[in-house]
Amino acid sequence: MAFLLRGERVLHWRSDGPTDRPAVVFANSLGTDFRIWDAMLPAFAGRYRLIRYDKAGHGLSDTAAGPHALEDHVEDLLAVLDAAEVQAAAVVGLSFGGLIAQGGALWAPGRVAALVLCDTAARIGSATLWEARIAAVQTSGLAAIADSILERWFSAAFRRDRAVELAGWRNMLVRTPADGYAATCAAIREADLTGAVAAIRVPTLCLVGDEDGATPPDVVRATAALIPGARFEIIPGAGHLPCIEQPALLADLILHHLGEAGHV
Ligand SMILES: O=C(O)CC1=CCC(=O)O1
Repeated sequence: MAFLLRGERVLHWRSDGPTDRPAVVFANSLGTDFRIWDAMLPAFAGRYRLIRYDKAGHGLSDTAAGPHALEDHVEDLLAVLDAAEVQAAAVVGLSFGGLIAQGGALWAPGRVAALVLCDTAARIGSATLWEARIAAVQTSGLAAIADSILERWFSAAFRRDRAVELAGWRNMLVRTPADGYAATCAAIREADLTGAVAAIRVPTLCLVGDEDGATPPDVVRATAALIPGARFEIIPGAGHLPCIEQPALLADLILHHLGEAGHV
């Protein structure tokens, strides 16, 4: 566990695995902290240095005092790499974390060796959707909308059969500070890389759970089609968070991609 300072803001990050191995950094989605990657770590053991962090307004990281746009989140990602003394890493980004990953590849290409874009797109949702989400969180709090979010996060089978885990991940979600959550919704509302991603030049793998209710397969496929050479895969038996529902499958696909990308 480590902390770094961005102005007056604390960012929480962590490095696991040998520091002399190629680095992989994980960027998180809205309403989650870096524990969502826990179940995948054993598959990488000994082969990679794994760097995770809680983005602004989530987990143990502070919320920014003012607006915190996608560009600011990319700067935070680069600050984590600086703190870890890593020049270039493969970036695995989930949902909004996938937008951070795309931004990193576009705006700091020398720092991104390969991309894995999970359950994400060049544009996620619409301004209307994010305005409604911000209003709901500010008026009623996260608990009031948590169940509808969990329906998009997890497959029907997970919600039916894994009630205790579902309750645990719900705790993570509702304990996210409302102001951090709303600020991230505002960043997503403003982020649109649709016209930019054709300039991505690193090996890219796009993945999506077959039951993703937030960025369904067709949405992710459309973004993959915009990125030169990107591969697209559907993960069976997963919603929006395949790192929780299908960690072994997801890890296999990522390891294969990193091998093909020469990030070994
Ligand atoms: O909360 C959701 O609906 C899922 C989601 C959208 C963007 C993100 O990061 O998570």
